[in-house]
Order: sequence, then structure tokens, then C-alpha cells
Amino acid sequence: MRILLLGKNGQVGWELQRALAPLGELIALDRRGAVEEGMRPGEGARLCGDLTDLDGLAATVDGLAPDVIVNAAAYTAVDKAEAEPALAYTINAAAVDVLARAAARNDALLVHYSTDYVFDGSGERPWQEESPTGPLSVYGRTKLEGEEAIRASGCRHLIFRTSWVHGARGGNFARTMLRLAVERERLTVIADQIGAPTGAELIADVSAHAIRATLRNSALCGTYHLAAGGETSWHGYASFVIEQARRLGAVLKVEEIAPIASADYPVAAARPLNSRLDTRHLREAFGLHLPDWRQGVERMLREILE
Ligand SMILES: NC(=O)C1=CN([C@@H]2O[C@H](COP(=O)(O)OP(=O)(O)OC[C@H]3O[C@@H](n4cnc5c(N)ncnc54)[C@H](OP(=O)(O)O)[C@@H]3O)[C@@H](O)[C@H]2O)C=CC1
Ligand SMILES: Cc1cn([C@H]2C[C@H](O)[C@@H](COP(=O)(O)OP(=O)(O)O[C@H]3O[C@@H](C)C(=O)[C@@H](O)[C@H]3O)O2)c(=O)[nH]c1=O
Ligand SMILES: [Mg+2]
Repeated sequence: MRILLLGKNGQVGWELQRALAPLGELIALDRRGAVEEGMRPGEGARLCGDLTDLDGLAATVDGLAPDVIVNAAAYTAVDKAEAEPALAYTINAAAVDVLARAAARNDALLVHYSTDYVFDGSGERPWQEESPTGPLSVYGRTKLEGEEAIRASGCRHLIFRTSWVHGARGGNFARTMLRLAVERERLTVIADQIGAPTGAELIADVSAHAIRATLRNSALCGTYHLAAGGETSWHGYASFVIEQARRLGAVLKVEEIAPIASADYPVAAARPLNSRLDTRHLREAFGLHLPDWRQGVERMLREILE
């Protein structure tokens, strides 16, 4: 079996390199691409991993004819996307459309990631897969357009909507809090946005299990919510990170972590207040357990700090 992984050096992509390796021959690309190994030096074809190169991307999938395409690449700078909507659209929607059509042509399974930011954040009930969407930001809107392109293409697919991703490698909220806690005595952190921090390791491992199951049973194809168990606010998340980091011996300057409202934290892109994702469909379809978010965060902190 041949697997094509795009975005291999992002938080999720990095963990997928590990989790997908035992499933088959893995061709992992970042935006710089690679040269396919030929029989003789210089003979290999150029492999494109750049999601802004739509023709290169289609040619790469057709050339490799993979059994599975896993797309971990995305435009993830939420505030910056408000000023760069065209680029965000190309990477999060147009390129995904190209991948979905190529998957359909090559009868490949397409695995893709989406976000809690496709929802408008109203209410307090966890969102289900079929709940009405209503993105508040360019990032959320372009991610939703990517999902819709996949569903319209007719390709076999798995779309995993996840939330608040963290990994030991790459930029994320926990790392930002650790950095600020060294520099400042007081942090102000939003306490009225509720969701679940989810580890890139967990996402990658669940993806590998789900891919194996779906290759044996196409009825499992579809859109699933994939987030760690439990819920918290960004303030609760920050407080846990600081407390655990101290327990692990980190020397931090911070003395106060003040809870604030979203309205008191002006940013370019609006975020949903309710980012809770109901993961029952995923757990039941694949027979998996999703551990509490604290477990993944603690593990990441150990990896960073010990
Ligand atoms: N991060 C989060 O909190 C959440 C993420 N998601 C989704 O999960 C998936 C994985 O996210 P995550 O791993 O955290 O994201 P990261 O930002 O860590 O990784 C995204 C990767 O995409 C790459 N990329 C960006 N533009 C291009 C391009 N034009 N061509 C090729 N690669 C490109 C980046 O490369 P480079 O480093 O070179 O820019 C980076 O390696 C995404 O679909 C994201 O939307 C969903 C919910 C939450
Ligand atoms: C740095 C900082 C952020 N915040 C707030 C802003 C924001 O609402 C929240 C998180 O900040 P971030 O910039 O990490 O958030 P953001 O980049 O919006 O994170 C999102 O990324 C995309 C890719 C997703 O798909 C989402 O699931 C989510 O993880 O915390 C504070 O309240 N205080 C602070 O000091
Ligand atoms: Mg961010």
C-alpha cells in the first residue's frame, strides 16, 4: 500500500510520519516537495507538496497513484488569514478540491483535517457532525469550503474536525503561555471560549486506526469530530500548563493568570465561544477511546521540559 502525506512538518504532519509508517510505503512531503527516487540518478519525477501549486499537486497524485492521501497541510494563522483571504482560500479550499478530485480519479482514500472554527460558537451543547455550520472567520470559512469540496467530489474520504491542537513540535497556545510566563508577571487569558485541547499524537494515532478500518469497510467514510475528552477554557488550559510546568521544575515569572472575556481581547478574527465537539460518532464507529485533554497536555509538557 502507498500513502501520500502532505504537510509532513506541521504539528499533526510530524506525528503522522510516525503513526502512518507501519501502514505501508509512506511518501511524506512538505511544501518544498521532493524528487522521487528513480532507477538511475536524475531519473526520478519531481514531487510537488506545495498547496499553492494546484497543477503540480494534481500531477503528483496522478503520478504516484497512492491508495491513501493524507493532507495535514493548511493555512492555520487565524488572525493573519483576515488580511490574506485569497491565500488562505487557495491552501484550505482550492488545493483541497484538487486533492479530492485527484483522489476520486485514482480511487484513493482522502484523509483531511478541519476545525471547530467552522461553527459559530452559539449555545453550550457540543456540536455534532451534522450541526449547522457558521464560520466567524476567514480561516473557518476556507476550512469549511475545503470540507464541502471533498464531500462534493465523491471520493472516499475521512474528514476529522479537531480543536485547539498542541504538539511538542510546532507553534501552539501552550508553548505561547510557557514563553509569556517566563517574561511576564501577569497574563490575561480568555475564559469564555470553551473547547478541548487535543494532542497531535492522539490525532495521528486515531487517524492510523481509522484509515485501517476504513480501507476494509468503506461504509466508515465520512466526517467525524476528533477531540480529546473533557472541556476547558483557554484560561483553564493556560492555568493547567503553568501549574504542571512548575511541578516539572520550570522557573516562571508569572504570578497571576487573570480570566478575561473575549470582548476584552481585541483580535482580527472572531473565535467561537462554544467550541465543544461531540465525538460520539467517532468513538462508536471505530471503537476508540478519547482520553482527557489533560493527559495529552501533560505528556507534551514532559517532552518539552524534561
Ligand atoms: N492548530 C490547531 O489548533 C488546529 C488545526 N486544525 C487543522 O488540523 C490540521 C493540521 O494542523 P496543524 O498541524 O496544527 O497545523 P500547523 O500549522 O502546525 O501545520 C500546517 C502545515 O501546513 C504547511 N503549509 C502551509 N502552507 C502550505 C503550502 N502552501 N503548501 C504546503 N504546506 C503548507 C505548513 O508548512 P510551513 O511550516 O512551511 O508553513 C505546516 O507544516 C490543519 O488542517 C488545521 O486546519 C484543526 C483544529 C485546530
Ligand atoms: C496569546 C493569548 C491568547 N489569548 C486567546 C486568543 C484566542 O482566543 C485564544 C487562543 O489563542 P491562539 O492564537 O492560540 O488561538 P487560535 O490560533 O485561534 O487557535 C486556533 O487555531 C486554529 C488553527 C484552530 O483550528 C482552532 O481549533 C484553534 O486551535 O487565546 C489570550 O486570551 N491571551 C493571550 O495571551
Ligand atoms: Mg494560532
